[in-house]
Amino acid sequence: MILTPKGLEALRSQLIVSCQAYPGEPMRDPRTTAQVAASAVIGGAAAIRVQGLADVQFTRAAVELPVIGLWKDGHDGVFITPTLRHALAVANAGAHVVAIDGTRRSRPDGLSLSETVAGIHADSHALVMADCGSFDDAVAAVEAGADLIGTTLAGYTGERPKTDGPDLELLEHIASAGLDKPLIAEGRIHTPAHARQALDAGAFAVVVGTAITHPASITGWFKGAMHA
Ligand SMILES: CC(=O)N[C@H](C=O)[C@@H](O)[C@H](O)[C@H](O)COP(=O)(O)O
Repeated sequence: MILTPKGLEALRSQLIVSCQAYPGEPMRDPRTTAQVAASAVIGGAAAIRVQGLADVQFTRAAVELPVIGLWKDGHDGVFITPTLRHALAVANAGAHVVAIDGTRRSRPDGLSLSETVAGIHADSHALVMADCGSFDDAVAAVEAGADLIGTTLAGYTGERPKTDGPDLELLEHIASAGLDKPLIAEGRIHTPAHARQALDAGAFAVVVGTAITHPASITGWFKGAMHA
């Protein structure tokens, strides 16, 4: 199945679940990622987001929904699918959508965002999700040809405060600009009410990660509330 820009319509107002475990964690195994993804599908996820080439491959085999893939390399600066090489590897692993750093920062391979997007479109069938950190990033990413705009990096690049919960102000700002690409709310959507608020702020679809698929964090939230 090739996902086209038109096909994205199936994701309108839907929940996308990000399934990620971090290096060294007990669940950091692509088979586990795929099992968690399949479980999210039972709950009603309309698409799945996963990190790592093997995770993309295993998840593609386990679910029939669109898979958004990324490759995190490093922790600082541009680390979400930072280069065209990373992006094409994610596409070749089977991702329908490749999520890449969609900020205005310089990229390790020296390519611009528009050159990166063009390179992905030229050499794969994948759509491109630009993980943005600000309104200006979102505008630039649309101009660069990205197929979806995500607020993934809001609060992580210094341009926006790290809000408790989703950055609703940013979502409203981008949504009201009428940028004509699906706006994906992502980042710190920790409750069903947050997800609803993100849709009400104008998001086309909502990605939830930690609050559904990261037991260590969720356990910590409960424990913290009990001992506050
Ligand atoms: C900033 C960054 O590295 N975000 C990553 C991007 O894939 C993931 O670590 C997040 O879990 C994902 O964006 C979903 O967000 P949340 O887990 O807050 O629902």
